Amino acid sequence: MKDDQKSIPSYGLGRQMQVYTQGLQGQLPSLPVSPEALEQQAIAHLSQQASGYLAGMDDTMQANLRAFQHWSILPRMLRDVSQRQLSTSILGMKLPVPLLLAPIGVQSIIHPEAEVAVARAAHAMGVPMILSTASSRSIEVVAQALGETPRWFQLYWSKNPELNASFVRRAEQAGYSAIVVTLDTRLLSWREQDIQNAYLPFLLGEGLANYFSDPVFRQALAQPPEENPAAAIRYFIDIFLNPSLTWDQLSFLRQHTSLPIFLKGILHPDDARQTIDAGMDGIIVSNHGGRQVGGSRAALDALPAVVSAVNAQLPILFDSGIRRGSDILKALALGAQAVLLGRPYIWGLALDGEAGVQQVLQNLLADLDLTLAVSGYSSLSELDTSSLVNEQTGR
Ligand SMILES: Cc1cc2nc3c(=O)[nH]c(=O)nc-3n(C[C@H](O)[C@H](O)[C@H](O)COP(=O)(O)O)c2cc1C
Ligand SMILES: CCCCCCC(=O)C(=O)O
Repeated sequence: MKDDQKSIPSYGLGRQMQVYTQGLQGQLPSLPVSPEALEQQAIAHLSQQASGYLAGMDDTMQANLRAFQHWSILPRMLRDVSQRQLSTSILGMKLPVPLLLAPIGVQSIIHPEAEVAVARAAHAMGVPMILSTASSRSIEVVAQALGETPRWFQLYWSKNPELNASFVRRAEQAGYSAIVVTLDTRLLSWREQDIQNAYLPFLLGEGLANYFSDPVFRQALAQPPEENPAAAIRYFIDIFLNPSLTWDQLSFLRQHTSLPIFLKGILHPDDARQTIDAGMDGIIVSNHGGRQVGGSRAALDALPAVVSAVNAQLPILFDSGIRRGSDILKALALGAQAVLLGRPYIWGLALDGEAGVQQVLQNLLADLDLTLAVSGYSSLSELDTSSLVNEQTGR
């Protein structure tokens, strides 16, 4: 057996046989396997405020999920799929699977171990994690929990340029290997459930670990956050949103980091072209899981035009609606190099902390591996639009 084959973990058969064998002892998976049942159980488990915060605009979230039904996989037969290759490479960074954990802020409202539990699960599964600026544990603490697992840092570009530079510097020092700038959240949108619950976790000091631990942020305060948290939260509220941010300011970030920079939240092909013109390194096609622009185009429906506009000049990643292995296969076939998993890992976190996240990842990767195999593919590189049929056009 060749060396690179030895290192391929058998995600699919391994997990499948583990579950069936445990079944012989009368043991069932501790979490629901279907994402729909997992979501339902997690929502029932969480407080009204936390489950409201996880929500988005119903119509846009539904559109994200429905968009996957516009495409069907056209399986191929009698190909040797006994060895599968799930690894990929983005800008020379080797990813063991075409999946990263999406940046999701304020995880302390979901589980007391928050991002540390997620990082440990990511480490156990070898799945890279993208840490949010609005995390409940700091850049450094999460890096430690991740060990050698690849990590990227997601930047919310505040009104304080020195703070932005400091976040990026800290991320570099803690071994994060890319910066993701999220563009679609320069203001928080009208989030009906949060408004109904009159709930914004940041006002309670949740999700501010990176701010409170930052030397530039602390220097701007008369007293440290530990002594006067209310004043620190007020300063955060003053600076965290930046609706005046424009394309020309991206050069500031380029001057402050040598790490690759991905722009997250691109849906329009002209914005994709502008990403190239701005000298950025990659794109994440996303509508923020239907949490920002109500009535936005479904992210998957936006993907083909972005892929065509970019014309292979930059890597393209995708999120918003990834729930099953077949969703990942479809996004990759449409031109994404990797996908980000969002809410499903948070549902696992809500129900069983680190073990819950790990189980969600085990199931999803097994599903991906087996879906790839039964569709007739042994490697992600074999996927392209000919793997799919568009059910609206029949092509
Ligand atoms: C509760 C919650 C918090 C989020 N926080 C962030 C964040 O801090 N930064 C960011 O770039 N995206 C954030 N996102 C968006 C995710 O990165 C991702 O785009 C989205 O979850 C994908 O949609 P899906 O979960 O429906 O698949 C958040 C999403 C949720 C549900
Ligand atoms: C510092 C900006 C906070 C944005 C909120 C986190 C997020 O992306 C989301 O709730 O969605």
